[in-house]
Amino acid sequence: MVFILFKGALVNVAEPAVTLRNVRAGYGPHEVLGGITAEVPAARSTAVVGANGAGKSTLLNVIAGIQPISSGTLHRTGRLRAAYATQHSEVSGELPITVRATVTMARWAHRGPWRRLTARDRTIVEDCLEQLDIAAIADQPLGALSGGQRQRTLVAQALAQQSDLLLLDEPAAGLDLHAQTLIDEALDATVRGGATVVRITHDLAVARRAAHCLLLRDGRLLAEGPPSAVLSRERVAVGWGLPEE
Ligand SMILES: Nc1ncnc2c1ncn2[C@@H]1O[C@H](COP(=O)(O)OP(=O)(O)OP(=O)(O)O)[C@@H](O)[C@H]1O
Repeated sequence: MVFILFKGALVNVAEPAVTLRNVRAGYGPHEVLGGITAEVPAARSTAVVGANGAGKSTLLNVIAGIQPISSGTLHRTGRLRAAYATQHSEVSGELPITVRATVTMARWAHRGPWRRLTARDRTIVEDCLEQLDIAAIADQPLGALSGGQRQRTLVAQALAQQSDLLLLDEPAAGLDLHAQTLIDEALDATVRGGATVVRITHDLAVARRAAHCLLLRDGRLLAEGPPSAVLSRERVAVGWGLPEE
């Protein structure tokens, strides 16, 4: 057993943060995940990759506990509710809420709606605004932001939850280099702090920097392990249905 200290509690990082055994899930009669067996290592970064429609978001939703499974087992070792950053296109830009209020919502999950936020809560919110370089637009409503600014706000919200499991659905898609770098650095710092990060990405260069990689195809796990092995030329060809050379 190998323990690290995460926010005052010992975490056994030799045990996976998430273990899926033969997990099936879908939407009504449409089965999307056809029996996934996989592990997410604790206190590491995991990249989830695969072609459009492979089932990546469905898998992330299953891990988040948002999507019910129809059979199989899902085991999580963490003690905190997972933090989840969805794609900004999933969030209405019409919501009459500012950037700071959006990030602050993450702290209400800790306090409950009837309790006051503490000075520490406010410090965490301001730190996350700074980390994603959105402090200058903190008082603007979400609807006034560009897609990339809204995406950074959602990542800042997930970071502010300070969970031991951070799930992100294409957090850097469509972002400029500056924003991508900010997100990469923030996620690296989160892993160094002892949290587990699971990130869907279509950017194989990003996936190659992760510690662990899950490659999906048609709702099944094609490969799992270090990105150098999972993202071999042959597997990429199979995963994305590319012609073999
Ligand atoms: N809410 C839903 N209701 C019904 N079917 C859905 C729903 N969400 C996803 N699906 C279907 O599940 C399958 C997998 O979708 P999912 O979004 O998990 O794939 P993905 O790998 O994340 O794709 P992408 O790279 O395009 O985001 C697709 O066939 C999709 O049409």
